[in-house]
Amino acid sequence: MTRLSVNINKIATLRNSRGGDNPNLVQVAKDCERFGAQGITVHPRPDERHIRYQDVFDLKKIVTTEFNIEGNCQEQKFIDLVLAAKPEQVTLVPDVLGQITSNHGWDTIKNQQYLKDMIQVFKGAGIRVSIFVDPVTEMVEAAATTGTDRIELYTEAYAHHYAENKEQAIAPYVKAAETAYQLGLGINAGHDLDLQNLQYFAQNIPALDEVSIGHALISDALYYGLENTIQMYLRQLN
Ligand SMILES: CC(=O)[C@@H](O)[C@H](O)COP(=O)(O)O
Ligand SMILES: NCC(=O)COP(=O)(O)O
Repeated sequence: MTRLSVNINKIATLRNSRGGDNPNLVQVAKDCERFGAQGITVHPRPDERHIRYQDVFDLKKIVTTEFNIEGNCQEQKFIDLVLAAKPEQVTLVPDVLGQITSNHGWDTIKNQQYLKDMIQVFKGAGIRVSIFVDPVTEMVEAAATTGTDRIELYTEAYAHHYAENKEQAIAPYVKAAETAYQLGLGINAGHDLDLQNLQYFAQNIPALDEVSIGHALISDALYYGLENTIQMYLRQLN
């Protein structure tokens, strides 16, 4: 079974645009769970342009499914935040400062020792670790030697090429997922997954543990409503 974790960054973006508390992030997270979401994902960035560090603590108190915090462990503030909040899962993403959104996976070969050390820190605190990687066999193989529990396959390239040639778009992901599975890694995926491309992805990656989806899902909710939209995404996965 593949779990759906709803990324609520965009709810925080909307809230912050007026400086008040509408929409209320905690209420939206509770409602996502009530509507069927099997996890809540947030990606606090150093400039707090959407998720604020305080949001993480507020959410930790109410999330009853899986709480997944994504972010850059090169920021000490992020490490402290995750260790204090103790989510079920942390997803380590190699963002650089000022990036509009995540746009690459870890080089798990170059950063091997660094990742080993960081993963140890989070696993030592009882937090499951996933690391964001491109669908490249060598990167997945090296990920397996870092001690990470899971990888998150960065799906932007798949989403981008899906419409023109879905067989070609999925091929590197099938290969990367097979490698990960054989090496005993759990498999998550995310970035630009949507109602058009999700089902085909899940059908072709049978060992897929979890997808985290934000931008498209929240955009769809403007038209279909949040409850319907979450149900529509869940139907793509099962
Ligand atoms: C890690 C990842 O794939 C990102 O998609 C992310 O969590 C979204 O971040 P933004 O909402 O800041 O674009
Ligand atoms: N890890 C990916 C994620 O949480 C959401 O990415 P997107 O759906 O906002 O592109």
